[in-house]
Amino acid sequence: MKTSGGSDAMKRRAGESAAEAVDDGDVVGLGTGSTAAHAIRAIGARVDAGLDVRGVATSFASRELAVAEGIPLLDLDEVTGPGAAGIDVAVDGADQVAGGDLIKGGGGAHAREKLVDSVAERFVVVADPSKEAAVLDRPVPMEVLPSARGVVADAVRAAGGEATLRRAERKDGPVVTDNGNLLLDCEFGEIPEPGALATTLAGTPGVLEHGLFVGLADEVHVGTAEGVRIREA
Ligand SMILES: O=C[C@H](O)[C@H](O)[C@H](O)COP(=O)(O)O
Repeated sequence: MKTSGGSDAMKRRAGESAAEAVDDGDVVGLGTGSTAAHAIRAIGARVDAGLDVRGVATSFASRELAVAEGIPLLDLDEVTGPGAAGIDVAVDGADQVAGGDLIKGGGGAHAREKLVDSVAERFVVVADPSKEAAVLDRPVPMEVLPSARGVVADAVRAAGGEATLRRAERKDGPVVTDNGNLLLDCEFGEIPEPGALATTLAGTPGVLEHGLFVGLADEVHVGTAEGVRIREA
């Protein structure tokens, strides 16, 4: 699994804290990444102790971990649609957090994450202090159809950014997402109005999903050296 900066102990505290937000009977969105993995392990420990939940995975990696942890799983299409149970709470990490806005997709999972996180009744973000910022300024990952790579790179440039194809570390060629698409990491510098940029990126043909999560978070749990800071987003 991909790891990122920040102390693992801080990530674990955030994950364990968010796992406490899960109630008996809940359908739980299971995020992706090293911080969300701690939450999945903590939920797995609660399942071992008798908690009755169903998980909805956001990636191959989160599904694999949930299976190893003994968390029963449902597909997203089993819990969404008319009359379906829905998702009670989603727990997911972030590459950067500014207020209630996030950049996600460092692990390339943001398309499925956005589906799950956006429909959850309550979306709990887990992070360590290295993820916090006053203004979002990290590159924005974009999942694009393979043939749309050049079209989207041109549109990103027109929007004031610079797109870089994400390349694989242990194979020649690009990273291919769980959905069979490519990833562009798009540098925009500071993003003072993420809502406006999100609208522009979402309107670009060939973009499956961008990594700006604007106003979706309900709560942020930040693991620190001393404990956990919890705030409403
Ligand atoms: O695609 C990956 C996700 O958006 C992750 O939640 C994000 O990259 C944060 O991962 P980590 O907790 O490993 O920093």
